[in-house]
Amino acid sequence: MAELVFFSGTMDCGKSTLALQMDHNHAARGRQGIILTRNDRAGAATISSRLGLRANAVEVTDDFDFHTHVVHLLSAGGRVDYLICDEAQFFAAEQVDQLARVVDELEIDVYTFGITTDFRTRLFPGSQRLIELADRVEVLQVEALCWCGARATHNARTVGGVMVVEGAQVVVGDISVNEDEVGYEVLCRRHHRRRLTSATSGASVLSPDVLPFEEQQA
Ligand SMILES: Nc1ncnc2c1ncn2[C@@H]1O[C@H](COP(=O)(O)OP(=O)(O)O)[C@@H](O)[C@H]1O
Ligand SMILES: Cc1cn([C@H]2C[C@H](O)[C@@H](COP(=O)(O)O)O2)c(=O)[nH]c1=O
Repeated sequence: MAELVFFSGTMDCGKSTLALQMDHNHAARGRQGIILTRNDRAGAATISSRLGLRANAVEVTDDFDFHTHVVHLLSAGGRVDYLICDEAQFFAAEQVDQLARVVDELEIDVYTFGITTDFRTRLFPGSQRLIELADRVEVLQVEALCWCGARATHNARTVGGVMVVEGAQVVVGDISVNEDEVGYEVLCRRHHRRRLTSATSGASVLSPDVLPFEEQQA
């Protein structure tokens, strides 16, 4: 039976990498899929992962209808076995309903990938509807880490390294940015609540370099 699956996690936990791996594995077995995304950092109609993988994708816009898109392809004699949908947090709730119709009425697997909550810890509309409708919600096993070493569970928005809590829900961006740019940092809940980022905590990046070391004798 076809499934609607939501692979979720924080930013930078490997969602786009997994999306591209899943496409590769299904395609390698002769299945035909469509990759779709919305507002990828790398630009329109592209899916990109920080590991360097990248592929062309269908760009989902406000008026895009997933069910109509797939029906048109099938009516034109095309074959569709699965959909890979990245940045699904940006989809409208109605678009997630369309994805459920694709699964139930057209018997096509739909694999979606996205972050659940925004920089204010509120669910994105697309993620909320996916949690409500998905057959399965899978939390990615690769743990993104807070600066303190705990598992990162929340996404913070930063300006110059300082966490901000005002602003539009959608601001496309990355985790490693220049000092004065809007960026993101993944944090554990404790540090998200206290608005403590790596910059404002005074912590160095977690690496062996921060461990005690013996001074070299001259
Ligand atoms: N230089 C690197 N070497 C090994 N793994 C890396 C490197 N850069 C990024 N990664 C891995 O890629 C993950 C981010 O993958 P990506 O698919 O872009 O995440 P997401 O889509 O969830 O934001 C990181 O959590 C890390 O595991
Ligand atoms: C927390 C948060 C994130 N975003 C944006 C920033 C990125 O462009 C994407 C997440 O991409 P990733 O592949 O999971 O790293 O979402 C946003 O617009 N608003 C937010 O609150």
